[in-house]
Amino acid sequence: MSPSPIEIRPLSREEVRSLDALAADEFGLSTLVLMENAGRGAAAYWAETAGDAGPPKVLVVCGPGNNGGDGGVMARHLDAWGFPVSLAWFAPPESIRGDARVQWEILDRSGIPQQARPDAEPDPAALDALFADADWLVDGLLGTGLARPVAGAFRAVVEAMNRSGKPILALDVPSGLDADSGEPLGVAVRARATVTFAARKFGFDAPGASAYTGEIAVVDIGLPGKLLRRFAR
Ligand SMILES: NC(=O)C1=CN([C@@H]2O[C@H](COP(=O)(O)OP(=O)(O)OC[C@H]3O[C@@H](n4cnc5c(N)ncnc54)[C@H](O)[C@@H]3O)[C@@H](O)[C@H]2O)[C@@H](O)CC1
Ligand SMILES: [K+]
Repeated sequence: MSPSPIEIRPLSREEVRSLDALAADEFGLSTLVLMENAGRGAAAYWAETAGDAGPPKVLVVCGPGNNGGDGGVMARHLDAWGFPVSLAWFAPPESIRGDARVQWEILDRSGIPQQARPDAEPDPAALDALFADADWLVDGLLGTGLARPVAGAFRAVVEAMNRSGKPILALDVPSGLDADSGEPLGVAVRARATVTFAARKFGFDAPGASAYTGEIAVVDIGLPGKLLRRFAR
């Protein structure tokens, strides 16, 4: 019997970001623990649904924040489970900080292939070649930290991911999708599926959002029942 956590209603971007902060400040839960639960949950969901025709090659696309960190955790678990996985961090190495930096270091010491692609104006053909070599893409570029329309390098990356024709698993929120309105901010990843952490986001139920989210799975990141009950349906 697999236990199911207390059902939380869909949350706003601010509510879900406050959940993470409360878990740390009020309950003393390390954000690294939450990140580990998120990334491992995403890996387990994907491994159960991914193609069974031999282990597909996975490229995890990471941004500089905790969404990227989730991608790093997922990559480590997929590697340990025998999947060929590599990562591309679309940020200057020095901008990868905090929990995401921790994941970068662990991956580096684990010999998992990863590269930093800090180009402010990435060459579209180079992005096409990078994505053509993978069977699946994981979108760990932007999550609830999205705070402005996607432009510049991130826009080029999102557009290249979408035109690659590869199935995409989005982590938490498809990059570029506003978690409250369910509308793309400039441009957004069109995912085959979205693994979202702790709770669905308001915007996922907006008309048209499913073109970006694809199938939605909620992953329990280990928040205490007392905190979950404040947001129960
Ligand atoms: N905080 C926590 O305890 C947890 C957070 N989690 C993950 O953390 C994510 C939120 O992480 P962050 O707050 O670090 O932010 P993100 O990782 O979503 O975004 C990274 C950074 O991108 C920048 N940014 C915002 N809009 C941009 C744009 N349009 N173009 C370029 N850069 C832009 C911001 O500086 C932001 O900090 C969640 O979506 C989830 O995936 C999970 O690990 C669960 C636990
Ligand atoms: K994402």
